[in-house]
Amino acid sequence: MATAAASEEIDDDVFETQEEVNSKLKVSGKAVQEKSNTPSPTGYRGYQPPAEVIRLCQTDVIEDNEQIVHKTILLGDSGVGKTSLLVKFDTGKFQSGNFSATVGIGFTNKVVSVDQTRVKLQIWDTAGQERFRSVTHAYYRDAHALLLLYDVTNKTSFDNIRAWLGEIREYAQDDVVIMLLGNKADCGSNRAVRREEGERLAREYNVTFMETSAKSGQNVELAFLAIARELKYRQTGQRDPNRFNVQDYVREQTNKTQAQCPNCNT
Ligand SMILES: Nc1nc2c(ncn2[C@@H]2O[C@H](COP(=O)(O)OP(=O)(O)OP(=O)(O)O)[C@@H](O)[C@H]2O)c(=O)[nH]1
Repeated sequence: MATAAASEEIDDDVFETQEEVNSKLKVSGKAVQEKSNTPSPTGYRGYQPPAEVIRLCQTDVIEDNEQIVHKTILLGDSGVGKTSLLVKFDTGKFQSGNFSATVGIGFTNKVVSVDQTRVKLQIWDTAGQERFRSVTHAYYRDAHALLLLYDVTNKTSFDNIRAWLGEIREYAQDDVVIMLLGNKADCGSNRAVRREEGERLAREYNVTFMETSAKSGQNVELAFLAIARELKYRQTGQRDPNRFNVQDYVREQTNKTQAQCPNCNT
């Protein structure tokens, strides 16, 4: 029967070695090149997965793109509140009292939503202590964003920001997103650095700036979400400054908060 013969041919073909295929083709008078030498990934030549399977695979690819990891590193002197800021963002909690100083480096993954897109931030918390500096330098190079903190109650931590920015220029990628954060903004009476000083320094280095408080939660979400938004737009190639500019975005958002609560940012 013609159909049986045809199906036998197909069955045989599945298990044929390349030599068998070639000799068969020579016998039938066809040039060897006429038959594709590319092996079928399934083992069944000419097999096409059902359309819905192909669609599912394509959907997976899109989700994978949305899941690209954006490496973000927290930097700054010891005690400025890097761990506290990350813990607040991750868990919503602030643990007062003495945290033990971070040893080395560690990370937390956090998926945030930006305009219905899931953006994965891999946030690395580094030790601020000088003795760990050479360890953390190694992590700068493939960072997409850096959150550089000082403590508004500690003038030295602010003065050291220039040195931190120097290290960043030396070890990080040129296009890394940098955000300067004046943390512990809740400590009004102990303040040693005015907000305007932070703003001025940020302008000088052309980096985004805001004051934060891991204790009250002020601007904690905004800092990470602004980073996620900037990285998402970069990833999707929407770098037209008219579409999104992280500095303008942060300014707008902090102005909004200030209008709602005039004493919050003092
Ligand atoms: N009032 C107040 N205290 C804070 C704030 N953030 C952190 N602290 C306190 O500051 C101290 C140091 O905070 P950490 O988060 O350990 O600082 P760190 O920058 O991670 O320090 P290292 O790990 O040594 O680099 C802790 O006692 C915190 O409770 C804040 O926003 N407001």
